Amino acid sequence: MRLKFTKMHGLGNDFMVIDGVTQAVELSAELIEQWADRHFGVGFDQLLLVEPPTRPDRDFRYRIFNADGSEVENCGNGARCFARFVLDNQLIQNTTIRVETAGGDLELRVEDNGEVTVDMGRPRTRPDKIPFLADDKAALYDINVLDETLSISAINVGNPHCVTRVDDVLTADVERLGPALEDHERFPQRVNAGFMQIVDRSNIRLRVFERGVGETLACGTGACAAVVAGVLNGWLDHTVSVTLPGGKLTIHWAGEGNILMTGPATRVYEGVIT
Ligand SMILES: N[C@@H](CCC[C@H](N)C(=O)O)C(=O)O
Repeated sequence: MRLKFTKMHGLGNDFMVIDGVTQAVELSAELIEQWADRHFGVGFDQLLLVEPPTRPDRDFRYRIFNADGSEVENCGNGARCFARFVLDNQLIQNTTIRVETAGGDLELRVEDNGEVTVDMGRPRTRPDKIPFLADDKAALYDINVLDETLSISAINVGNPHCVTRVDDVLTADVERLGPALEDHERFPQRVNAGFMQIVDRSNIRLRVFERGVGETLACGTGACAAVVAGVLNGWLDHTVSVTLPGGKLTIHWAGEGNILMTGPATRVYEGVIT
């Protein structure tokens, strides 16, 4: 096998991007885990696979695999890199790109300054849609984790997220609470765990312990989920600057309808796996 790929990142959340439109690609969870290894492989948080669409109203199908080899429904930073990838590789000429993902349809727009805006669709908050085990829908749920009770919000933005408000994101116990939340019994498909510090009504700081990866330098869907949680709880305005360890994203959500995310997408190098 000889496979061309591009290494990219969105605020340090890094990706191996593979063109499955012009190349035949055969993947397995074992192979992805091996390539994701930062010492013995290429090293990445997610592998992104560009495929032809399965429906006529879409330009591409966008598939996402975590570093542990699991296929997931959505990846916000990946979506921005995906848009730059298909444009730079001339797989499309339009700067507005319509993609299908396992988590729903997305619309991506490459801006004149090179940043990418992604219409991430509507958030879902009904427990069965997250999925999260609870009798009724609520903006905050009490949940027992490692002998303490945390107050969390549960949101699906194509993929499942739980968001915990903390006083100081730098001292938040992400290493201990992250894995316990990721595999919590009330999240039957596991979950991405975000820790959000509210600076003021339009600025937050966020760290995310990602399902299937661990803590990453940035998580686009995590930023969207945190802003939705903040708006639903009355803590945030509708346009919010989210500071992650790897940099900043702008998220807009009007309290209903679709979420918009804007941020950079960076190409690092081209490689070939043989
Ligand atoms: N890094 C991503 C999210 C990737 C998928 C996630 N780990 C999951 O399992 O759902 C982002 O930028 O959104």
